[in-house]
Amino acid sequence: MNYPTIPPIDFEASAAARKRQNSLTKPLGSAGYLEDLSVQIAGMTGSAIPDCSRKTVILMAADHGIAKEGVSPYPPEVTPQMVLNFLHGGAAINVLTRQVNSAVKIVDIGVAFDFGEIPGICHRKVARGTANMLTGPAMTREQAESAIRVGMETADESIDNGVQMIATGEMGIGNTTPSAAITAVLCGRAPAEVTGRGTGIDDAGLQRKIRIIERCIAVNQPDPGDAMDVLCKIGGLEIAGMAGVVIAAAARRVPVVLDGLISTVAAAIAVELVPETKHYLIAGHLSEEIGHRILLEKLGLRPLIQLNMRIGEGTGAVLAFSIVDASLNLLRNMATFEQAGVSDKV
Ligand SMILES: O=C(O)c1ccc[n+]([C@@H]2O[C@H](COP(=O)([O-])O)[C@@H](O)[C@H]2O)c1
Ligand SMILES: Cc1cc2nc[nH]c2cc1C
Repeated sequence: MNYPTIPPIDFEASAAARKRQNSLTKPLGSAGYLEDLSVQIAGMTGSAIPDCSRKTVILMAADHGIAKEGVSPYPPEVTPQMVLNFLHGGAAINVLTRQVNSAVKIVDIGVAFDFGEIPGICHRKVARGTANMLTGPAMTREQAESAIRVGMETADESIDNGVQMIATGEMGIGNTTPSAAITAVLCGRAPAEVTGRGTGIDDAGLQRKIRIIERCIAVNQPDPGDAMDVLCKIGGLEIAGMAGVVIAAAARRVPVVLDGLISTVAAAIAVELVPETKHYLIAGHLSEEIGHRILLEKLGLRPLIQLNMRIGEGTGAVLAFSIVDASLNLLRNMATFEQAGVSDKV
């Protein structure tokens, strides 16, 4: 599989952004991490005063064969039902994208349901869900590669249409199970250390979920040094798709804001496949799902928000868009000491 070349970070642009931050009418460094964030985005975009006003969340929906094993308290039918809710504008992600003036793109990359002719959906189904990874690989290599390609093409389309910042979002009943499995393998942790309650499984269910993840890893023997092997064997179609989004966005200097555990797992796979993508990632929030903190630490990312959220859909990432806006608006719109006639002597 061929991946695009990722341009290096533009250190001239980031140095210019830092210089401008230091010239603005506030005590030196007083906007804290908001300053660092604007400097990072300048380096990513190659612009000293970045414009990331046009934003979208790309929400990938898919089903999971492992959901048959009762790893989620909700039935798999909720995946297509929630996709219809997204299309009708009634889900959390719709409310939050409206609030922050972001677009939302709903992609059926692997839902086990035929949506037919319905306005607003991107029909990019690679398979009707993954296979049950308890008895063999979740996906063939061809399926995983097709899903990555769908993600790359979807991001490219959005960027061609003027999008300057992308959030990754997902919907898929059961998807915290492959996400915890991938986190365990990539971080060299025991499943018990990285497996959470997902949509809210009870204590007995959590113990079963951990045992199932242990068996999935034992049955499939994913090679931790081969991200494509890990993705095929214990991954998901939406995880592969979001990895593709990260790769294509990074190739075009478009920053990617990550949501919770599943989004971050996809980014970790992207970084394993194409290491330079790492420089284009922003962690939107810290999810309640316990593996998320461990994975963010591995990626060296600091989440912008911590509100104990575990909705998914891209909600935490989209909420973090307002922090990004604050950071870039300060850089762009504040007066300098010279303009305002304020003394910068300390
Ligand atoms: O973003 C997260 O960290 C997150 C944490 C827990 C649950 N979710 C969402 O809940 C679904 C997966 O949960 P589960 O219990 O079915 O594996 C899926 O649709 C995700 O979007 C998302
Ligand atoms: C209702 C519901 C909404 C969701 N959004 C993301 N994952 C979800 C899972 C459920 C169950």
